Amino acid sequence: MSPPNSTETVPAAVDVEGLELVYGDGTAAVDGVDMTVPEGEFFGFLGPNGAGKTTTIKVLSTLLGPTSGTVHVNGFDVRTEPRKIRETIGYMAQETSIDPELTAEENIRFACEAYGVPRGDRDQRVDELLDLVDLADVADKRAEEFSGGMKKRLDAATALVHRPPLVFLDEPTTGLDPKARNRLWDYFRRINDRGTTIFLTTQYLEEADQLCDRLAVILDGQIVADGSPSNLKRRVGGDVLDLELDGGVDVRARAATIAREFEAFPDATVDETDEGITVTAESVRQHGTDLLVALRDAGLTVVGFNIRAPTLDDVFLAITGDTVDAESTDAVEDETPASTASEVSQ
Ligand SMILES: Nc1ncnc2c1ncn2[C@@H]1O[C@H](COP(=O)(O)OP(=O)(O)OP(=O)(O)O)[C@@H](O)[C@H]1O
Repeated sequence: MSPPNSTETVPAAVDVEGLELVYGDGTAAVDGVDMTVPEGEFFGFLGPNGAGKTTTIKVLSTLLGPTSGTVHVNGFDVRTEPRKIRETIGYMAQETSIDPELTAEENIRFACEAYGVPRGDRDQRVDELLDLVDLADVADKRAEEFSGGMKKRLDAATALVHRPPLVFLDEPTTGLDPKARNRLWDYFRRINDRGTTIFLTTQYLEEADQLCDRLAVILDGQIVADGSPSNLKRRVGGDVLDLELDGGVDVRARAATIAREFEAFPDATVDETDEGITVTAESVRQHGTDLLVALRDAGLTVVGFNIRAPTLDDVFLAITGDTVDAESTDAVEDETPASTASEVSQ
């Protein structure tokens, strides 16, 4: 849900100025972060492993005190009003916090108690949340029987029992197969459409692209870029030509030199890849084939090529000089309940 597009100032759900967090061993995990997330926004916080995402979320959700800087969440100060913040946020951590021995319904009821949802409201709240995350049919089944995707959905439901206006989702779909991930995306969109602000961290750039109104990229504890996904893609500077070459490192290096010196692409960024080279330039659509001819004339064999619009992966590569480490993308978990608890891997 995009915030209202008017000159009216939307109140900030998250407002951070000069945040620093230094751990006891001297690690400066967050090193001068400024950011504002307006109410209603679906905000994505991206960065490679160890960049400082979880640490930032922990400060925002009052689990860690900042070393310096000012932090307001839902208008409350993390230093002086942490309780008010805890009452007005939901937090879905990387590890699910559901109790495997309880049923789906019992887990949500337990969360209602923990968050102090008034007794009279609990039945309705439990039904509403089971519906929201499509677990009403398995309300009486123990969570240990659930697939990874179902557990995550149940965990999301327990984070919402007190109807928080702001929810933190810390890598909520890591390790899930694409189908389970897509399903969770629908719930997150639904939650956001109801007006809930979402602060998401993810290692899946496609997830950020699909869901987020705006993104910030953190690197070594500092924010190095922010904007809407399309805005960030425009900053890559043109379209991308992926070239696959026959040959090894030397061939790729020669091709990269030719592409860098190619007159039609004065603004090109050229990267060597495992298969060949990638050329990013404004005029790549008009003059890409000319480069193919130049490479052939130089005696190199192009075995594949593709011209495409930049993705967030290209943005990430351009900003951080590295790709997001998402080795767990291949983890597969299906959406059907496992027949025994031991078959469920998290
Ligand atoms: N308890 C801790 N004590 C000391 N250093 C820590 C602690 N927790 C995290 N760090 C360090 O702080 C930095 C930021 O870590 P953080 O977990 O916030 O990154 P992240 O972007 O969330 O990464 P990931 O995606 O791997 O969780 C890293 O260098 C990490 O090693």
